[in-house]
Amino acid sequence: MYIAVAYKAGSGELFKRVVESIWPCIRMENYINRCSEVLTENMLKIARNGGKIMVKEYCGAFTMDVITGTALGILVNSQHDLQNKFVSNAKIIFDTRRDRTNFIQQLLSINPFLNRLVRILPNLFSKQENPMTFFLEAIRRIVADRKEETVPRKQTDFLQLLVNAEASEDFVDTTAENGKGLTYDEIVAQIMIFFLAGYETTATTLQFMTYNLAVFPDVQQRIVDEIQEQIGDEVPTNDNVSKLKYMEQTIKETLRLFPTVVSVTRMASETVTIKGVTIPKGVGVLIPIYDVMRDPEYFPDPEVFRPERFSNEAKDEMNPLSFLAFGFGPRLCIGKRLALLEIKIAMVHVLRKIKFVKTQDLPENLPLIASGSRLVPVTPLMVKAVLRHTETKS
Ligand code: HEM
Repeated sequence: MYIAVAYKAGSGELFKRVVESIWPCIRMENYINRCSEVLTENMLKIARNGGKIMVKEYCGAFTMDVITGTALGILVNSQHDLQNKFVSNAKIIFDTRRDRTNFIQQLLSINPFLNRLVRILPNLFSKQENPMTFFLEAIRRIVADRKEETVPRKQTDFLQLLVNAEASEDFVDTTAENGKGLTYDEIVAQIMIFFLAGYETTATTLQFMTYNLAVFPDVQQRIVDEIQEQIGDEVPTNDNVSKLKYMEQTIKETLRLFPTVVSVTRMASETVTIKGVTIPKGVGVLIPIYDVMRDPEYFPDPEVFRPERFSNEAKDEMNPLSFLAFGFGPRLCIGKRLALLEIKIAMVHVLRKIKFVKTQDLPENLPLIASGSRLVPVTPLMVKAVLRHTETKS
């Protein structure tokens, strides 16, 4: 129900305005830098022993800390405690084995009697506490605590803008039930979808990017050189990371080959005929992002990893509708800028100190599975990390 509400409210102008107004309000980059330093320290502990990093574990804790800190203004500190409840519950939600249980539940739900039984006996299907319940309760507490605050915060975050929107006359959303702002359920739903979407997609992209850097050492070295040439030892910021053109091309090429969201859906708002195919009004359409981005008509030699496809010169030739990793149109991913910023800042910190190295057990043709609309490696990736420079003892 909450997700459905979020979807409905997400289409409103209000939601877009709330999120767009975050960017100038807060200096997220400081916070992302702090999280990136912890990520680097955690990876260094492994690199010092020449070990392998369970990339998703570390990157997941990193993106969880970034999204909870920037959107909700709370310190979850999951990077200091990888068993933290926020991360462990998020992991259960995105566990690919859970999809099979959900599939059985979906099948049973076709029959009205079994459907009622499934709802009454949810624990038959899961031995764990329902992770959605954990998040809903946590979010309700976070919203309640924020509403009780009497001293205004120095910086406005996503949560504060939503809380203000509940009562404020400034935000008029014609899609909201009372026509004046968001209902309490809509606020909870927005937060839920925002931080689950922000956590998983970015962590998985960082995982695929790390894999590509290990498998293509020349690309990794070119990015390291670019960081040195363009920003030297400066602290990464929103401004200076925009000079890292080759890094951006590599992120996009990673997303092209491994889009963490493999498909999106739309409903035809009117009857249209496209290339002889008529789509009647009200019919659902699935856009196969993964297949479009591996179609040789749009990307020659689609299986080849080639970041230069996204260089300025090549971009002019590209069909603007062919790169769909963040979707397209009015519902384009709202976290795109945050995701790109945090990936770049994290990579600057990590690559200054750590080199990712390919080992024999890291396959060149990565086995992938689509879990729902998500793309994940069949097994979580372990990548060897070594120190880029010899450390001197202080
Ligand atoms: C690499 C990281 C990410 C990828 C690949 C990604 C991808 C996507 C895609 C494909 C969509 C559907 C767009 C469409 O239907 O056209 C989407 C929607 C969305 N994303 Fe992301 N996303 C990422 C990061 C984030 C982050 C960091 C956040 C939160 C800050 C976020 C929040 C959302 C939300 C709330 C929506 C729904 C927007 C709407 O329906 O209006 N995403 N994302």
